[in-house]
Amino acid sequence: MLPKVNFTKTQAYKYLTSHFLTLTHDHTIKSLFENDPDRFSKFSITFEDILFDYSKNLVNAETIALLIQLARECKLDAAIKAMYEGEKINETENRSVLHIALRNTTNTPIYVDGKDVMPEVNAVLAKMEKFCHTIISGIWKGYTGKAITDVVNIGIGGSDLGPVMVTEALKHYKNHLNIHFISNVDGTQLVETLKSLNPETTLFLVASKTFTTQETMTNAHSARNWFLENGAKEADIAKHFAALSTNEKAVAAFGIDIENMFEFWDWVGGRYSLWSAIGLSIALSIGFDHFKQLLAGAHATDQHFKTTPFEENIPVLMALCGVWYINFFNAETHAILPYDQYLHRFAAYFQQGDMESNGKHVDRNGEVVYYETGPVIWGEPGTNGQHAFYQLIHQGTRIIPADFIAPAQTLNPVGDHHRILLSNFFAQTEALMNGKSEKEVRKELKKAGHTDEETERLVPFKVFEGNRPTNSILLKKITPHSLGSLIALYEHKIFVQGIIWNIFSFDQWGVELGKQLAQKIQPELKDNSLVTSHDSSTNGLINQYKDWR
Ligand SMILES: O=P(O)(O)OC[C@H]1O[C@@H](O)[C@H](O)[C@@H](O)[C@@H]1O
Repeated sequence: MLPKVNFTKTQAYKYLTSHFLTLTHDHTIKSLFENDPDRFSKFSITFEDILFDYSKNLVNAETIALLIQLARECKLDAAIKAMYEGEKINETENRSVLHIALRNTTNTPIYVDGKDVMPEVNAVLAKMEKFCHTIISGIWKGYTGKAITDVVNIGIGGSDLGPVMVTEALKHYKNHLNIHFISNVDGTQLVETLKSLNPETTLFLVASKTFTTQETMTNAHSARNWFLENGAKEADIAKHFAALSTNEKAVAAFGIDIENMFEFWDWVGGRYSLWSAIGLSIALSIGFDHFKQLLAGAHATDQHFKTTPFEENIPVLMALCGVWYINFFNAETHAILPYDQYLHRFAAYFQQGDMESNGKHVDRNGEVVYYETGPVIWGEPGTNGQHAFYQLIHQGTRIIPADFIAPAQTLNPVGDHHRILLSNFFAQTEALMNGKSEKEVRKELKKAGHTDEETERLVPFKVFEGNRPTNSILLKKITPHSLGSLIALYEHKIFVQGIIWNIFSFDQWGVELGKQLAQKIQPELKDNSLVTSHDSSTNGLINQYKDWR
């Protein structure tokens, strides 16, 4: 059982409330640097090939000490122990939360209901490895004797976003196989994807934890129809369809050979499942050795999170700074801004990871909370974002804490590109912190030849308040290992915040209502009869749709 502490009732929260007033009244981030030449070394941590710099936050040593006290009063240490020991901390679904077991490369036993899960985890990994070898080497033949050239992952949510994000992030390491993803039930994605494919050389991976998700099952059935309508027979399905799921019965009912099923377990949350059989498309894309490195990188973070004192613990500090902004500064969103094109789906991935985990308004006692919980997560790769939405981060009315992520080494050295990219990465966090004062603006305008009158007119628009907080995460290089570590840092950050906010981070009841209503509406769309069973807006929309279709 997880501890159930209301963090707003702790001593630390009380202290933080008064500390907030003194700190924000007396300091800016800029002044904190001016007053402490060692600030960077005090507020940054190097872990393997990742430098986490949180010095450009509106925090001082007292803030961090109080936030850590808050974590202690919320019994974070007991919660971490409970997760790592396989306790059923997903209490509303009565499940353990063990994505850490999927990448437990040191193989220490982890027990669920008294049974070590590691033999099963290793057996599936071995099966995946063998499968990857036969597909990548071309030993596996399609129904006309040709090797597989294209792999299509059919899944949605956690059965899509992780594989999409990681295959994109590690594109540099990919082999000859073309990997495609179909997630949306909009037939457009299916049709556009299948257009270029040959059934003789295509392998479909039907990825669904439950194997009941409507979008995925609809897409999987249509893919099977396409396969059978283009020359293949029922008996050929075994050579072209595999399933990644926890639901053996439903896989068999769909007609996929159980031999081609890669299993995982109910203690793997969908949005934490890229490390499981759901990662098969990743392993096929980059090869199994690289997939193992991804797991090893995540395992390194798991060890860091489990064993490092909170003061030096990166996910704990990421989480606590987030709590600081959300619950004391009323920040509503958090931006993830990777200065790396390969990470272009990173923010999208953690939209599900974070928002489906911590988008909750009921605490672990079943009470409605009166404080803010999970932030809106958003972001795009820099420098594209700079030319689109950074205006609001620099000069808007809201506080937007942001993570800037960049690799020191590029995987694609071309001319001066990487130097230009990284100079922007460094410049942005500096600009967000320092801003530009009236005095500086005046001087600049005068130097540019503006009259006194013009200068005074323009000054207010050109001032940057600064004092906008950021984290910088500098990686040596994007590798399967470092990416695994990075993803796991964010996963554990989400866990810590869920503990502080006293919410259950591993269920997702909020996605059910829309699904239920869609099931109800679906039969109403069959014929052209007038619909009157809903509110006037929903009726009006449905009836107009019927009129226009
Ligand atoms: O893998 P499945 O069972 O098809 O589920 C896909 C997604 O379904 C959504 O409804 C859930 O909110 C996600 O958490 C999940 O990842």
